[in-house]
Amino acid sequence: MDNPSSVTTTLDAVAFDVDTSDGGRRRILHPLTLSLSEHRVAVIGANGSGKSTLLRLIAGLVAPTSGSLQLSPSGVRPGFIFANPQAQLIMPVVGEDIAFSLRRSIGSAAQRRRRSREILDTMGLGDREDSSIYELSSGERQKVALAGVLAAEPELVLADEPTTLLDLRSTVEFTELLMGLAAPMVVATHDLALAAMAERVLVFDHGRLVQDGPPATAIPHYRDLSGAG
Ligand SMILES: Nc1ncnc2c1ncn2[C@@H]1O[C@H](COP(=O)(O)OP(=O)(O)OP(=O)(O)O)[C@@H](O)[C@H]1O
Repeated sequence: MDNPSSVTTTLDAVAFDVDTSDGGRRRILHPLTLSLSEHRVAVIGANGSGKSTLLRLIAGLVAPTSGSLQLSPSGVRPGFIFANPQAQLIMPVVGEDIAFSLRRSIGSAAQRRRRSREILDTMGLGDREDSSIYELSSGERQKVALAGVLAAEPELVLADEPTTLLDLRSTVEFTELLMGLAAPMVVATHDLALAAMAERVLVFDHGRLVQDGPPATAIPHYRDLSGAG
């Protein structure tokens, strides 16, 4: 991509632990030191390897147990896209949901409505403004969830397995939408075709970064690791 990112994410010895039911601690992410400034970064690895945890840390949804994490320039607004759009669709009607996501950034209801229409139009969902969320297909719901995130103009997009629930056609469409975004993006994914479009791919295994490089080297490494080479 020739669109350099203006956001740098710096992790300095960032680790993340959780409490276990027997009163102990479990290390989910081992100390990680990393600087990300590419426009498209993909995070791949087996189930439970720590991909979502990394994204949640970058988004500020959870705090590191130790180490420090910084987004630069300071005050960068991240937007988080979940695998399951149900996790972020709040209102029953498409236009209302987008407007709801703007409640903090735009004071006037009329302006929220205008901005909501604008974003739905650009995503080819202009005719869905008054549709019930429940009558949309999974692909349409995922697009509406993305529209809600984009309406707030995030300066860094964190996408957590955004194509997992989509069929082939919706995956292709949604991937195009994601890849066309102006904002830099870090995407955790099992979709290796999506990972192959990134400039940099991080491979995680059991909470450790085990490979970091271009798709041409990182993806084969992950295949070997999975015994699928
Ligand atoms: N808050 C938490 N409490 C307990 N366990 C957690 C918590 N957050 C993450 N984990 C555990 O940490 C491990 C890594 O989780 P994470 O969701 O980051 O993995 P992942 O690589 O995204 O997996 P998947 O591909 O299955 O989505 C998992 O075993 C998960 O159960």
